[in-house]
Amino acid sequence: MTETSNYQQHTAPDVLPADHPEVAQGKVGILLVNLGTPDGTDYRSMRRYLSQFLSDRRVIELPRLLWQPLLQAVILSRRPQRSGEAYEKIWNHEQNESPLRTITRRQAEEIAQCFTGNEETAPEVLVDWAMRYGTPSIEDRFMHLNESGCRRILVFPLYPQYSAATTASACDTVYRTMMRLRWQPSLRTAPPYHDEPAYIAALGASIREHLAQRSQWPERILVSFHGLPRENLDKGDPYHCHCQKTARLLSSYMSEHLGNDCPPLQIVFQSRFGPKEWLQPYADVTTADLARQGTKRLAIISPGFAADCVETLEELNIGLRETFLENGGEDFTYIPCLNDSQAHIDMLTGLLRRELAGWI
Ligand SMILES: C=CC1=C(C)c2cc3[nH]c(cc4nc(cc5[nH]c(cc1n2)c(C)c5CCC(=O)O)C(CCC(=O)O)=C4C)c(C)c3C=C
Ligand SMILES: [Fe+2]
Ligand SMILES: [Fe+2]
Repeated sequence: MTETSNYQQHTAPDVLPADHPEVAQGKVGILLVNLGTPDGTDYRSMRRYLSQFLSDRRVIELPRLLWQPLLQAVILSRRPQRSGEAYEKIWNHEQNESPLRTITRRQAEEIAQCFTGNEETAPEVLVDWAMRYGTPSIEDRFMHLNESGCRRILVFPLYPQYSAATTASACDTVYRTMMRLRWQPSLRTAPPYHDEPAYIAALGASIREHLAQRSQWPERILVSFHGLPRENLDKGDPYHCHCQKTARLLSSYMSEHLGNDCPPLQIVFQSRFGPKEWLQPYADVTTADLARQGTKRLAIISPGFAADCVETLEELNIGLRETFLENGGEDFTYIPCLNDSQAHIDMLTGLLRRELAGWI
């Protein structure tokens, strides 16, 4: 008897009495989780989204009594309008949703295909996706997997670099959801993958392919990560180290493949929020300085985002481009996120298979 049929034998439901509620079981679930997104660009949708996001104690680590009045009365009176305008510039009007939601759904669909129609994959693997803020929620999709008979669930936060503000917050929500269940599924959460060779290779290949289509090479490549308050690093968050390691490995990969032709790579941090110091060097300051000091051709990649979103499409490809050109730069090129490229789907499927070892 093969291992697969043994497994099925042990997980097949017993013969149930006629009045017993139906029990769905025996499947494995994968839940991909990304950050979140508003349902629309209007003031109310933006306010609802930002209120949920910025009320998360993993994101803003201030005492509730101090933060909530400031958030509700000051920040949420102006920011929804401003952020809504940014989302409007990059909104997917065809499907009336943000690019992050469109791309995350496609990623899940394509990964699901890799796990179906494959005789070797037993038991059945269900792939779903969720957002930490907004919809579809983690609670909703996790419960759906559970009710569909997934007795084993792998949660995969789509954040290559771990931070408490992102990865831990997504996992917290899963654990809170588990607390509501009498019969909990077995749970695994995937580790960060900032230094996985397959991830670095996929990023490196995407840079090479992008630059190969251009007539002239950039003088420099900025490797931009979403920022974090500087004090989070001092409190022990590994995010900064993970970003540095990704950038270092990517730089080595590029030098190995391009030798002396490789433009230098430089790490920067984008998307500052609030008055505190955030991780440095800042993307906007560095870009303006480079342009003023004579850099004419600049490329930028943002490896911390598994999918293009407002932070890349608006802040970098529109906002940072303007900063560069206004300060004397001439050629700015944005290298898209790995999104649902075949290389990305293959890389993610490889990591998922590894994390599912013993389950499939
Ligand atoms: C990839 C890692 C991310 C980290 C780390 C992160 C930390 C972080 N973010 C904010 C505040 C905002 N972020 C916003 C958007 C946003 N952030 C990430 C990822 C990380 N955030 C993504 C993928 C997105 C885009 C979502 C989309 O729908 O496209 C926003 C909303 C947009 C805006 O108003 O500017 C805010 C606000 C903080 C405070 C923080 C760490 C403490
Ligand atoms: Fe963010
Ligand atoms: Fe931003």
